[in-house]
Amino acid sequence: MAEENLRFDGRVAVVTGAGAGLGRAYALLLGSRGASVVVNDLGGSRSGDGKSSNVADQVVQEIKSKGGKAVADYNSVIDGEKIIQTALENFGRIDIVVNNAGILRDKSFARISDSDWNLVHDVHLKGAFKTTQAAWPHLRQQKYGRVIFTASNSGLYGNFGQANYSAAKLGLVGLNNTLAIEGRSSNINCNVIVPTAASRLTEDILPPDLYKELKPELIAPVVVWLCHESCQENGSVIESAAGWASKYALVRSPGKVFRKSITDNASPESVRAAWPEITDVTKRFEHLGSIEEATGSLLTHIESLKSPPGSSTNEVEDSYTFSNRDCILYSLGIGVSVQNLSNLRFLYENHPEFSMFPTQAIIPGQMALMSSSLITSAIPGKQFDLSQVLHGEQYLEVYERLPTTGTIKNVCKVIDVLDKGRHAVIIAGVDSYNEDGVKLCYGEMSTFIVNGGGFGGKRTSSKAIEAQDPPSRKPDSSVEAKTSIDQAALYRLSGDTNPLHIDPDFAAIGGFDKPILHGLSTLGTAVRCVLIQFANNNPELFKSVKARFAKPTIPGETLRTDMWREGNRIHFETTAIESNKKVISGAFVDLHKVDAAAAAEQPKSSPASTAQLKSDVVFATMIDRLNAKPELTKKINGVFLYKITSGGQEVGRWTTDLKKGKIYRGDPEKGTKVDTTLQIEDADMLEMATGKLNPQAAFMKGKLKIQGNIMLSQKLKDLLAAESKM
Ligand SMILES: CCCCCCC[C@@H](O)CC(=O)SCCNC(=O)CCNC(=O)[C@H](O)C(C)(C)COP(=O)(O)OP(=O)(O)OC[C@H]1O[C@@H](n2cnc3c(N)ncnc32)[C@H](O)[C@@H]1OP(=O)(O)O
Repeated sequence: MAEENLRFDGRVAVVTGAGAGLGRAYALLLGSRGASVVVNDLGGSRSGDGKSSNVADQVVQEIKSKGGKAVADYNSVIDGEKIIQTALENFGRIDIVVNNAGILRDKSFARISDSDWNLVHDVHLKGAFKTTQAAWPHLRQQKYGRVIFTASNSGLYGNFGQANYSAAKLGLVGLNNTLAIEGRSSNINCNVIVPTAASRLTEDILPPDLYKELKPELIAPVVVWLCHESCQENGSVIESAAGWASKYALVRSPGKVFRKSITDNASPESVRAAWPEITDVTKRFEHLGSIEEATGSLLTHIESLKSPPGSSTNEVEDSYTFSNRDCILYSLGIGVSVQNLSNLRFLYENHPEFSMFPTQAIIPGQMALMSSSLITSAIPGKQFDLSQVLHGEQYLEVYERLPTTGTIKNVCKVIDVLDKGRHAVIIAGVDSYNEDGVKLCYGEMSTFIVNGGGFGGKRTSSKAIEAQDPPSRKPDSSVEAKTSIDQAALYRLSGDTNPLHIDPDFAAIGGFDKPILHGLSTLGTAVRCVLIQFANNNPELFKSVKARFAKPTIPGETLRTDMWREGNRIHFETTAIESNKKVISGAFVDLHKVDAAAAAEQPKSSPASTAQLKSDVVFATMIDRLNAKPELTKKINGVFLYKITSGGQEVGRWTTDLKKGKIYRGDPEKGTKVDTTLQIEDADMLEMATGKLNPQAAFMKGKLKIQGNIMLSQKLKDLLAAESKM
C-alpha cells in the first residue's frame, strides 16, 4: 500500500503540545513511521496554568513501547530554542516542527484583560515564532524542512468570546504565508492545519454528538503527510476533520474601478455608486496566488484607467530602440532573400540605400501594445490570455523616411472595442515618432479575442480603417513565395515572442494543430511581392497598407499573392497554396506612385533569382525608354516568354530562363533562333538597379554585352539606333 511507503526513518520531529489530543496523535503516528520524536508538553491546564511532566512522559512511553524513538521535553514554547536544543542533543538534528501547543482564555471582548490577550498570543503566535525560528537555521543549512502551524476556524470565521484566540490563530496564517516564501529556496515547506478535533480545547465547546466523531487520529494522517519529504505542498491552509480534508483559498470578488480615468479623483459618492459591484460575490471569485499577482492586478486597473475604452485622451507611451541588425533580422523574418540583388538594400547595412522594410514600422507600436495592458484590459470585467488572442487586421501609414537605427516613441490608445457575439475585436491605434518628435507613421492593430465577446458592446466601428475587397476581374499579377519551415522561429526574434508561433503545446491550447506563423510575417511576405511588382522594390514608394488576417499560415507553406492595380492602389489577397486557404483578404497597398518600370503592368515571375533581376532591370529600363509594353505570353517551368509592343506594334520577343540563368531575345515558340544572351557583371547590375548606371550607357560602354545574333524587329532596331545617337 502507498501509505506503508511514507516513512520518516532518520528524520527528527518536534511536536509541541504533544501530551494529549492532536499533538499526541501526531507524535504517535510520526513515531510509528520511524521518526525520532521530541514530545514537548509543559503539562499545564488548558488555560495555561500549572505544569507537569506526566503527559509528555506517557506519550514517549507509548512511542517507545511500539519500538519507536522519542524523548520528552517540558519547556514552554516561549522558550522554543530549548525545545529545539532537546532535539539536537538527543538526536543530532531537526527536520520537522509541528507547532501545535495552544491554550484558551475565552472572554467576551469587553472583558479580555491584558494578560488574557498576552498569554494567548505568547503561546500560539510567539511560541510558534520562537520554536520555528530556533529550528530555521538548521533547516536552511540542510536544505530540508517541514513546518506546520495550527490555526483554527475561530480565526478564519471569528467565534464569540475568542477575540484573543482568533487574532492569534489568523496571525499564524500570515506567519506561514511569509515563511513559505522565505523557505522555498531551501526546500522548507510550511503549511497550516485547521483542525476540528475532540480535544481539551473543544470538549465543552462542540456538541457532544459531533465531539465523539472528531477523533484526533483522523487528522493526524493529514499533518503527517504534510510533514513527509515527498509532499510538495507549501504555503497552504488545510482544514481537516473526521477523515476529510480541504484546502483553503482566500478569494475576492472581481471588484470595480470607481473612477473614470487616471486623472479623476475618488469620492465617497463614487464608492457608494459602485458598492453593489464591489461587494458582489455571487458571480465570480478570483484567487490570487501571490502578492505579485495582487500587485499585477492593481496595475491592470491603473492601466485601464489610463486608457478607458473609447477614450482618445488617455494613452500609453513606450519607446523602442533598434539598430541595423534589427532591420536585417526583420527582413529575413519576412523572407527577404539575397537571391534578389535589389533586396540587398534591406539586408546589407553598407548598401548605399540601406533601408527599413516598410512594414517593420508596425513593430515598435505592436511591442508597445503587447507590453502594456491596454488591450488585455480593454473589455470591462473581462480578462483574457495570449492563447485567446489572434492578430485580426493591420493598417500602417508611413509619413517620413524610416530610420534604420535609433529610438522610436510610440503613443498607443484603444480606438474601439467591438462585440462580435462570441468573440471580440479590440482596435488600437499607435502614433510613432522619431527622436526629434517627428511623426513617422501611424499603425492600427485589430486584435481578435476568441470567446471574448458577449459583453453587450457595439458590433462595428466607424473609426477604424476598413479592409476593401479587390476588383472582381482576374488578378493583374500573381507572385508565389515559399515560407520557410523556420519562418516563425526567425520572425519571433523581431520581438513578438508569443508562444503560439513556436510552442506546439501552447498552439494546441489555442486550438491549432501546430504553431502558426505571425500574421505580420505573412503580411510582410505579401507586401514584398507588391513592392517588387509595382514599386521596383523601392521602399520610398510605399505609403500605406491594410490587411485582414483571414486564416492562419503554417510555416513552410507557399503563399501566392494576387494583385490588382487601380491607379496607385494595389489591391491584394494572399492564399496558402498547400491548404488552398485565403490567409490575407481585403488588403491593399497604396504607393506614392507606381514605379515607371512597373507601370508597364507586366505580370512577372517570382522575383527569386539574379537572372530574373537582370531581366527585370535591363528589360524594364530599356522598355520604359522605348515606351514599349511587355506582355507575358507563357510561363513553362521557370521559362518566361514576353511579347513586347510599342505603339500597338510588336517590336520584339524576350525570354527569361531562370534555370539556366540566361536572358534571351527571341521566342522559341515562334521558331526564332534563341541564340542571344545578355551578360553583365553583378556590380554593374547593382549600379543599374540603384539607378546609377543607365542600361543604354552600359550597353554602349560594353558593360552590357549581347552575345550572338540579335533578333530584333526593324522597328526596335530603329528605336535603339535613335537612342544610341542621343
Ligand atoms: C496584447 C496582445 C496583442 C496581440 C497581438 C497579436 C500577437 C500575434 O503574435 C498573434 C498572431 O500573429 S496570430 C496569427 C495571425 N492571425 C491569424 O492567423 C488569424 C487568422 N484568422 C482567422 O483564423 C479567422 O479570421 C478568425 C478565427 C479570426 C475569425 O474567424 P471566425 O470565427 O470564423 O469569424 P467569422 O465568423 O468569419 O466572423 C465573426 C466576426 O468577426 C469578424 N472577423 C472575422 N475575422 C476577423 C479578423 N481577422 N479581424 C477582425 N475581425 C474579424 C467578422 O467580420 C465577423 O464580424 P461581423 O459579423 O460583424 O461581420
